[in-house]
Amino acid sequence: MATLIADNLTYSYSKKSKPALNKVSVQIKPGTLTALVGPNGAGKSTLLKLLQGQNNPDIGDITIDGESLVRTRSQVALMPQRSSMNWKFPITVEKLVSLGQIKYSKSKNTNPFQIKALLANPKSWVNKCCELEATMQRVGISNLANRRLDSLSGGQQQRALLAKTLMSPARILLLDEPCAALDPPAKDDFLKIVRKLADAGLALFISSHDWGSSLNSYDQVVVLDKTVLASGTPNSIQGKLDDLNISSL
Ligand SMILES: Nc1ncnc2c1ncn2[C@@H]1O[C@H](COP(=O)(O)OP(=O)(O)OP(=O)(O)O)[C@@H](O)[C@H]1O
Repeated sequence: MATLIADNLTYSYSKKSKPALNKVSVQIKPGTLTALVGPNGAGKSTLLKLLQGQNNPDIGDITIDGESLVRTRSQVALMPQRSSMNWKFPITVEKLVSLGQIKYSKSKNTNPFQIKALLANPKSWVNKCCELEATMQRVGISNLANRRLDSLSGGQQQRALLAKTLMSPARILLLDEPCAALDPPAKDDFLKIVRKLADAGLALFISSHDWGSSLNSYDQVVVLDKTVLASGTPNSIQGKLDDLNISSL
């Protein structure tokens, strides 16, 4: 069922710098939505990169169902921040989503001919019948299939990026600030979609700056500031938030 356990992770970007993460432990279970909150520079993106295997912890272990992440990495997908994408790239939504089938372990290993062939015929690589359409339907963007990326609203871009992530076989999804700069209705729509994905058995770990009532949309909350300051259900966390006095969230 794919439960990810990160145990006692410590990580520094260089030998001279202070650890960006210090003794961080988290559990990500199937069928759950977990929020990862913390101030700017708390290490949220760094933790997501470790959990996806892009960077290795200096100390600590990451396992999925007891197996090292090295052997189970295909079960985890990281959706980057929307702001890291070039939304002016001249392709359609369908083509962007279809690119999610390519395994980007390291960009230097990605075969440019594969990408070209896929962009020429997005459906050609889909193994299961209608998977591309089904995935776009799952996040409510079927009607946008032929739209160019630069014509999308922020909420539509975010759903397109989620659909691309869902094209991988991963069962554990790490989403880096998917609700940043979304207006409240778009944020609500997005949270409803991820809830459905969790109800279908996926494990979602979602970083956020949102400290307000939307935390109640999650099953678990992890409060990070280089180390885990608190974790638990939204209700149990609310009581601790005042004590923590993290004003910059
Ligand atoms: N590539 C890098 N090289 C060196 N230091 C880095 C690098 N990326 C992040 N850091 C540092 O690591 C710390 C944690 O950064 P990180 O981006 O993980 O925090 P964050 O919680 O995601 O922040 P934000 O909410 O502002 O996106 C910060 O002090 C940051 O300056």
